[in-house]
Amino acid sequence: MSAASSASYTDPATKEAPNMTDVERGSAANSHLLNTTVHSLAWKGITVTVKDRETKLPKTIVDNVQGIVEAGEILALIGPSGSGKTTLLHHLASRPTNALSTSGTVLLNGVTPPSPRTLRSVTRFVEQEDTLTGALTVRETLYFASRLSSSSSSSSSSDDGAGTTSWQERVARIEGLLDAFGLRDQADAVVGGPGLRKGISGGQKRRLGAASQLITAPKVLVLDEPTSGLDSVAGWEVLIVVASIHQPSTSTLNLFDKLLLMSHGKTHYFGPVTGVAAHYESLGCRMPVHVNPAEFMLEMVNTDFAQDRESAVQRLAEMQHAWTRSRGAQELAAAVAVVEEKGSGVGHLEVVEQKPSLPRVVLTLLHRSFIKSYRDVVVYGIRLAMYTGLAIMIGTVWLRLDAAQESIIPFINAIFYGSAFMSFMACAYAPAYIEDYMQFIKEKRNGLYGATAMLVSNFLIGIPYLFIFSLVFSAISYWLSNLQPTTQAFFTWVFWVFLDLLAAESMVVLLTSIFPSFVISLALIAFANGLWMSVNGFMVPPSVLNVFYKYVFHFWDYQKYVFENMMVNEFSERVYSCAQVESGCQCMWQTDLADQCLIRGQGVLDQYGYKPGHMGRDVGIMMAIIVGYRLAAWIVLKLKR
Ligand SMILES: Nc1ncnc2c1ncn2[C@@H]1O[C@H](COP(=O)(O)OP(=O)(O)OP(=O)(O)O)[C@@H](O)[C@H]1O
Repeated sequence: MSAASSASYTDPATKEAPNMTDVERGSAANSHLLNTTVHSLAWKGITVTVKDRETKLPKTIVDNVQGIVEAGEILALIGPSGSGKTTLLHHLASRPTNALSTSGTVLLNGVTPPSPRTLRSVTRFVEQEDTLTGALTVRETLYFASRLSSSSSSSSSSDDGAGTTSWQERVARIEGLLDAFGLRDQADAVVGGPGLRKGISGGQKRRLGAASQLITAPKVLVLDEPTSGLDSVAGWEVLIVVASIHQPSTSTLNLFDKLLLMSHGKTHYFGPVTGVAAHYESLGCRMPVHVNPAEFMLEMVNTDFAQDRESAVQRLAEMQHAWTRSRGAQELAAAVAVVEEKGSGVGHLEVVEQKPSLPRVVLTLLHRSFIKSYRDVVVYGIRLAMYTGLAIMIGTVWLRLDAAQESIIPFINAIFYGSAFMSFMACAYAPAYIEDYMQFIKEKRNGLYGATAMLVSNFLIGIPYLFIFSLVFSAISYWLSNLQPTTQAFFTWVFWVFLDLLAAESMVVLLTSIFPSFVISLALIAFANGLWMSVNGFMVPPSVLNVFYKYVFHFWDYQKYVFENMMVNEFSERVYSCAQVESGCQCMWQTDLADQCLIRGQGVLDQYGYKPGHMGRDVGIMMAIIVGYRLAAWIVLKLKR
């Protein structure tokens, strides 16, 4: 690995350069890469069975696979598409799969880890489709990965630089990784995404994905089809690296120490890269001199494009059988047995997790979300523009209504339309939340933090923005429409718009957590909003609403409380004039002020059964609904694997 560079560094948060020399930085950059804890990763008899999508019968997709990688080695997992590489990688990293059953043993230092957590805490997985936060720069991505993990694992004999990470160490690691992964020139470029400046390239994203895992100081790094950056990973001589790889070039293949060739879930070769030609030669298949060895191997084991598929499958089975009888297979079994024997005398690998505390993680996530919130217009910018537009539209359509009876129905409509539409447009939050959700799933799988930290930070970051939306929307539309023109009524209105948005966003978080797909969650949010609008009391007054909708939905419809309290805010203390006709006075609502040719606003409220004086109770119910949505989302996120 290259030593850390001398380029100046500024904290993404404070923009201050730390005071450290190049020498200090260099040693700090390397400290987390010293692996004196995990000497070997071995596995034997790994078999994974799934329920076949079509036949619904058990189907074995990884069959009795064995292997061993030692510290400083890098293993290539090669095989045709669908040969079981990703499934095996997930199993080795103790990550969730859709398996019906799994069997076999994974050994760390020759012993079975006491729990899957132990294996997870020393392993980091770089997925085929790695999720990154588009609004962050390359340097910030590394910085937050480091902050969230601290040094997430260390051994009891912690001489490997693990434990808590000092500021200097963190800086040095970031700088070292930027250089090692060739990302120095992009350090301050944003990752990119919809609504953002054009970001870094796909290959650079893959490298950043690997670097942001390496910064968390794993002992075992698992990469699913890295397209670039392997040479950087290969430089970390003390790690154990396992990477599935598709059609590597000869030079890429030479980066690997060992090779596991798979087809149809079975092993066809395991051993040094240099030994593969000899193995096939012993089977009577000579590898041509100027051929890419990977291409040759894949041709040997791929039956997908064979003209005579039956004989190709039979030939494949014979070759696989030949492997099981080969010297290579016996040597592999012996090597696994040796580490197992040695390991049994050593005892369990003790892993002490040094995770940051929950408040620290929440603060880090808040910091990350804050950067995203102002840099990525998809998060809040688009909604702010849309709510401003909506406010201007409402304010000018319902322009300067006076306190007369003809304005009463328009006022009611404005109250309903404004509150319902504000709530409806919370669906615009779904894309930004999906990105956070994907990031959460990745980070949860890597053991960085859980549902509590995710939801607390998500809730907190939304509060100021939703309040700004409420204020901007109300400041424009409320006064233009001439709703009850008192300061108290105005701020009561703002407060209810705010609660409306808070509840609507909580519902978006719940539904999108269940179905993290924009189209599905949009359909569900639209449906739910349609339902809440229908039963909130405006369309069908509560006194008329049929009992099913009244008792099943109406009482926990947050829009009911928003609509009711906005109505009370407008009508409970206001008086409206009746129409003057030839025959005298004509009032559309008969109240005790009819003899003065006036309508007391309470008369309008009586039609809906609304009374003032329940604000405290209704705020409490709104809070309960919001907390209910968040708790439900917490359960959903807890259950997600
Ligand atoms: N539920 C299932 N029913 C039927 N086949 C399944 C099921 N789940 C997985 N498979 C099959 O298991 C095989 C192994 O999948 P896996 O993703 O591990 O392969 P891979 O070698 O990583 O493929 P690729 O290189 O294309 O990523 C594939 O052929 C896949 O279609």
